[in-house]
Amino acid sequence: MEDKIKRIKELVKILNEAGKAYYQQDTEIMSNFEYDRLYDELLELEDETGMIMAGSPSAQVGYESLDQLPKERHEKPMLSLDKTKDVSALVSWVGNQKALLSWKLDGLTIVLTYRDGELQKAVTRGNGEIGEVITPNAKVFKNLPHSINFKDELIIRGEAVITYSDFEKINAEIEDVNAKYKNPRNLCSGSVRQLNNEITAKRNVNFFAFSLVKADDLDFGNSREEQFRWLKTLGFEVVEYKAVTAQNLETTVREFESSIQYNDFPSDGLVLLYDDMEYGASQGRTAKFPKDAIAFKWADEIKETKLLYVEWSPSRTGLINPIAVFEPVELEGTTVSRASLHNISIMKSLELGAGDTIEVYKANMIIPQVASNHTRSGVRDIPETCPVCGGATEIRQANDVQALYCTNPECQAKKIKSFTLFVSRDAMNMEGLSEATLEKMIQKGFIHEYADIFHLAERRDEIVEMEGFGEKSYVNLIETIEKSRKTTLPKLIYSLGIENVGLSNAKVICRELGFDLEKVRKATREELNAIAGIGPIIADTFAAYFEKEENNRKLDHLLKELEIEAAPVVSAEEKIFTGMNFVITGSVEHFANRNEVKDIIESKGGKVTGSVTAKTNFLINNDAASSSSKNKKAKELGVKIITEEEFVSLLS
Ligand SMILES: NC(=O)c1ccc[n+]([C@@H]2O[C@H](COP(=O)([O-])OP(=O)(O)OC[C@H]3O[C@@H](n4cnc5c(N)ncnc54)[C@H](O)[C@@H]3O)[C@@H](O)[C@H]2O)c1
Ligand SMILES: [Zn+2]
Repeated sequence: MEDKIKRIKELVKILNEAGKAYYQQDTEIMSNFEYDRLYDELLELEDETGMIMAGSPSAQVGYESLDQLPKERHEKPMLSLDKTKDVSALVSWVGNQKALLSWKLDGLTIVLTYRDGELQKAVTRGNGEIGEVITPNAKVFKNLPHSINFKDELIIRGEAVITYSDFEKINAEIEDVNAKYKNPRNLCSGSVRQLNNEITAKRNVNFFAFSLVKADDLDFGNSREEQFRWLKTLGFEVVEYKAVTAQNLETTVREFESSIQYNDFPSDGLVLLYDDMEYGASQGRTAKFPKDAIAFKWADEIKETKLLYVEWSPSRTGLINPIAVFEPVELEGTTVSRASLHNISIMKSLELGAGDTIEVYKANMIIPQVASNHTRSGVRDIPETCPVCGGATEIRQANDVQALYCTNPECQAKKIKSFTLFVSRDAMNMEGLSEATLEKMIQKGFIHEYADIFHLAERRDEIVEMEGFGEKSYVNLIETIEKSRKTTLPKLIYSLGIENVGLSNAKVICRELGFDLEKVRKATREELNAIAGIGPIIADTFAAYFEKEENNRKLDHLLKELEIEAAPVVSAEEKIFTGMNFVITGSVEHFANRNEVKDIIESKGGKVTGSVTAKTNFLINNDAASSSSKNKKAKELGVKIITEEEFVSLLS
């Protein structure tokens, strides 16, 4: 008995710490799987001993929230849901009733109040008694009606959620190292509970109604489904549901189950709700659960495997993510060999070391996770240097969570944008190297500097094994890379990503310095500043770039990979367009595109601008008859309109 009481106290402490991180800080210090397992252990012990500690998570819903946002008490407490993993328990629960089976959406629960047809108030669930007022944030949800065609008071509950695809995009872009999110639920909670709704607006939050709490004097024929239908007519999105009875309940559960992988909205199970409102109300409630609904949790498939090693994967924010790499296992129909461990605190709570026997599962049937560790050999070998750049790492602690960071501001993983520019169309033009692919390759340590991209063929075996890659995309990739070795000096200079130096500035500088790379990289601020169109700011960033030895070293490496096309030699007497201004509009036929025409004009001393002004000498347009605004303007100003053909004859 004493042991049991000791264990209860222990569990309450551990679970409350996890709950605090989960509900207050939008983070997790243990997996949901582990949390649910410990929670079930606590329930059993409480049952056996008849003892429930004050503050036991079995007696409270959610957790008190942080104090920045204004608070408000809910009119009706927002309870949790009783849960089962057993379909036959659902079948007996439903009895001879009709019920509605819907996704249990995994986001943040919100209560909305409309008065006079306007959204008055939005409050989060909080601890179930008191929530946070987030009205300005709800107003920027993607799919929420601000005004509705119903003037009396309307109160509804629903879930705010962010899709998996938006989660991945948004999380990758979050620069603040402490603000990374583990899953769509954390991101959604963090997004909805912002003090500044500009951030919420960028996060693509959706709202799905799942309960009508108040709309007096309306008769829904005692049916929840009728309520859902009515909410849709007001412009709300209602959670996807299906009407069921005991007969088709199991097959419907399986239908939901098999469509889960196509569902971009995160859900952590299903909810079954009696359609008959009076019957539902007659069932009453416990302190924690209403009895008119029950949640169904997926009985996660769980497999034992061996942890081979922990891979440390630096990201653009500096955070180095630990990833468990284990012997491959089949989970929910796919082969899985990797799972994010998220941070050092989670690794420590699992006492995870290479060689351990671990249990893995897919959270919400989607995201692979480590559930538990049988052998607990302990966390070792946290890298002291960043696997991408070799810079020093550092463990930082925020909100009780420890995570590893690369401290080197020049870390390539942080410079993903510069690699993206390098491969872009106007630069090295390597189609097929998306930002996501580049990021993966940088994380794997294939790419440290630009020149490494030309050596990816040496990584063939590893690349064809990469997620989303195969032999065919590998071959295509190498082909584009080979093609891109042939380039021009301005493109090369542009691709270096020197601040303020776009392709046209790069061209101007190269031309002025005779397409001589040595002159270009040694140009002084004065020389650069003297070039028409190059101001002191560009001159400064340009010169500063080439003053850095590191940059020159990397450029030299890169030059070994490239074949730079000979500079177009244009003598002074060939600069026939000096002082002339051209505008090009419409499509061209003799040339690949308008840029090619532009290059020719510029190489002969002319300028190309975007709009027709009094200073324009020629408007090149194959369709002089059209009533385009440029044609009109040219006619007004007496600017000569010439066809491509006429332009070509000008050249000779
Ligand atoms: N990892 C951790 O450290 C940690 C800590 C605390 C809690 N948790 C997780 O949280 C769970 C408990 O969460 P809870 O008590 O906040 O909620 P719950 O799991 O009891 O879910 C009930 C809530 O789901 C919402 N919901 C979503 N879709 C719905 C629908 N279609 N119909 C009706 N309701 C719908 C409602 O707000 C409802 O109140 C645990 O099982 C655990 O997995 C994890
Ligand atoms: Zn680094």
